[in-house]
Amino acid sequence: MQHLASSNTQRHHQNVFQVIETYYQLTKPRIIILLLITTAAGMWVAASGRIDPLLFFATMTGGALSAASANVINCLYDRDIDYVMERTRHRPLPSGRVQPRDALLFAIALAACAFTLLTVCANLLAAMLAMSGIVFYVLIYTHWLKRHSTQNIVIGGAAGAIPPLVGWAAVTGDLSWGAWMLFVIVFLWTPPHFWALAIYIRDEYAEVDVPMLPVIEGNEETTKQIWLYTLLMLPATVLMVYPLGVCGVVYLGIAIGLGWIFARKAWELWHAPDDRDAARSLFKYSILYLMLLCVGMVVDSLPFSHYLTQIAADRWQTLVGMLGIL
Ligand code: HEM
Ligand SMILES: CC(C)=CCC/C(C)=C/CC/C(C)=C/COP(=O)(O)OP(=O)(O)O
Repeated sequence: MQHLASSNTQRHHQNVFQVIETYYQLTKPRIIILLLITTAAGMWVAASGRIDPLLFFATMTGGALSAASANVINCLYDRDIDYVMERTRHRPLPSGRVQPRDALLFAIALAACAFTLLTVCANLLAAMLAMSGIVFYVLIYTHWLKRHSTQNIVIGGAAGAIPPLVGWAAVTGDLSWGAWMLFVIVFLWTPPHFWALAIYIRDEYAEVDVPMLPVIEGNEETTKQIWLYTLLMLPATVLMVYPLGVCGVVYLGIAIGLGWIFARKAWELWHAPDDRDAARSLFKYSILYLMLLCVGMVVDSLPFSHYLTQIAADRWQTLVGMLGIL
């Protein structure tokens, strides 16, 4: 009898773990990681490298809960097309591992916890921005644009550019130029990021009648627009340094180095629009690029980087002075 009881207990624990894992997967956790990295970049740049640990932890947790809520509602809304596409059919809702009603209750609970945590530990602006990200992603992107416009991910992509605003607002209580520069960088990064993937899985979106740009306009037009957005995004990553002075020489070096590789990949894809390997390479690199760019911002916000920037600025002033004399 004792053996039977212990094996029942073991089975119960396994079931509990499986349920937790299933609801964890429902939140699309790997996407949330990069959303949080952009949130952290907003916090470190806004705080010039000096962040209260409790505020940092609370903002990261609130950001994760709000993005999780948004992703769960997105999966709830898209379960019909997710059931058809090979890439998404094994997700918790289309596979039947989670019921729609339970997913909705889970999303509401996540959003309520996020709002409460951000309001209490950060401020109301950060909490309202997080909620606006959920509303924009669910209503503007998932419900309205995704199934009706080839510009769905451009306009809807604004939702994904809100997390750095949440981080900045949590630290300063407002949204200055630096916050909006981060928003613009992620906003302009999104089309190259996603359209490279959309080229790679174009047939899946065609099968479910989602009008992604490669499905409607073809790969040539899509890769041209990827190149154009890349040409807009790369200067924006440098503008954060001058004249706003938001980031310094460490960030500038990283931005130019990483940007060169991004530009080369986007250029190669534009000249080989049907090369699925080139499309997949740009998609994968776009994630690494944004991750490392944000790490560069954090490193640049540290006191040591301020010291290097000051030396570089002094040398620059001396050089300008000498040229003025000549
Ligand atoms: C409307 C805008 C966006 C669209 C349509 C989009 C679309 C996608 C899709 C379809 C995938 C593949 C996911 C999968 O197959 O499970 C993906 C992967 C990913 N996206 Fe985006 N994305 C967008 C914006 C963003 C933003 C703003 C971020 C973060 C700042 C981001 C970070 C990621 C990451 C990290 C992955 C890789 C996840 C993995 O490895 O499973 N995406 N994206
Ligand atoms: C502040 C805040 C909460 C902001 C929300 C940020 C957020 C959750 C952005 C998600 C962007 C994204 C990965 C969209 C893909 O949706 P999709 O439906 O095209 O992807 P799928 O087909 O893989 O489901």
